[in-house]
Amino acid sequence: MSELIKIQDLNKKYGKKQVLKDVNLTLHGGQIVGLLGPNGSGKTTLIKVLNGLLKEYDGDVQIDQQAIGIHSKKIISYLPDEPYFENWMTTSDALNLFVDMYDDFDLNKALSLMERMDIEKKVKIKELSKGMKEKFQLILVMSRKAKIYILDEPLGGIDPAARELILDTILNNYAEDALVLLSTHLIADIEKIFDEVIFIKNGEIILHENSEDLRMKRQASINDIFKEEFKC
Ligand SMILES: Nc1ncnc2c1ncn2[C@@H]1O[C@H](COP(=O)(O)OP(=O)(O)OP(=O)(O)O)[C@@H](O)[C@H]1O
Repeated sequence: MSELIKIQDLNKKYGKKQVLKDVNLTLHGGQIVGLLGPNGSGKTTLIKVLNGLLKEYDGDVQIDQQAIGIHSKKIISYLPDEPYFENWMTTSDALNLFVDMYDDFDLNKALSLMERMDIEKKVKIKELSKGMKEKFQLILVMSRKAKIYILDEPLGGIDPAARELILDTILNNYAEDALVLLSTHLIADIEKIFDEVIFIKNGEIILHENSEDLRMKRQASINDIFKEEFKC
C-alpha cells in the first residue's frame, strides 16, 4: 500500500517547551491507526502539523509524497477536537458548505447516515447536544471520499451505546486503500478496529506496531499495554 504520511525528524516547540521530539513516522494506506497518549503528550499538536494548521516546526513532513499544501488539504478529511460550526448554521447549511468545498463529498451518504443517527436536516447546529454535534461532524468528515482521514477524539462526547454505531460508521465509510489516523483516550472501546497503534509520550513516539502482533507478543489488550506503559 502507498506511503501516505512520512514524517522525518519532526520537532515542535511552543516557546521554550518542546512538545514534539524527533518524531519519525511512516504510515501507509489501507490501515486504521490509533494515536494513543496521555493528556498533553502531543497528539493534537502532531495532528495539527499534518493538517497544515501549525507551520512552524523543524523537520520534514510529506503527505502522499508531497509537502503540506493544496494537495494535502484536498486529500485529508479532518475531524478536529473542537466543533467548528458557526452559530447561525443549520445542518443543511453545513451540508451545502461541504458540497461547495469538497468535490469528493457524497451528499447522499451523509443524508443516509443522518437518518440512521436521527439527526434532522434543518435543525440549528447550536441546538444539538454535544454528542449529536460530534456525530454530525463525524458524518460530514466520513462522507468525503478522502485518501486520509484524521480524526481527533471522534468518540469524545458520544455515549457508550452509540459508540458501536460510530465505529461502524468509520469502518464502513473509508475506501480500502485509505488511511485512518485516529486519536482517542477510549482505547478499550475502539482498539478492535486498529491495525496499528502509536504510543506517544512527552512528544516522543515510544512505540509503533501492528496491533495484533503487539497483543500476541505481550499477551494483553492494547488497553492494558497502554496502562502498563503509562502506569495509569
Ligand atoms: N497553543 C499552545 N501554546 C502553548 N502550548 C501549547 C499549545 N497547544 C498545546 N500546548 C502544549 O503542548 C503540549 C501538547 O499538547 P497537545 O494538545 O498536543 O496534547 P494532547 O496529547 O492532544 O492532549 P489531550 O489528550 O489532553 O488532548 C501540552 O503540554 C500543551 O500544554
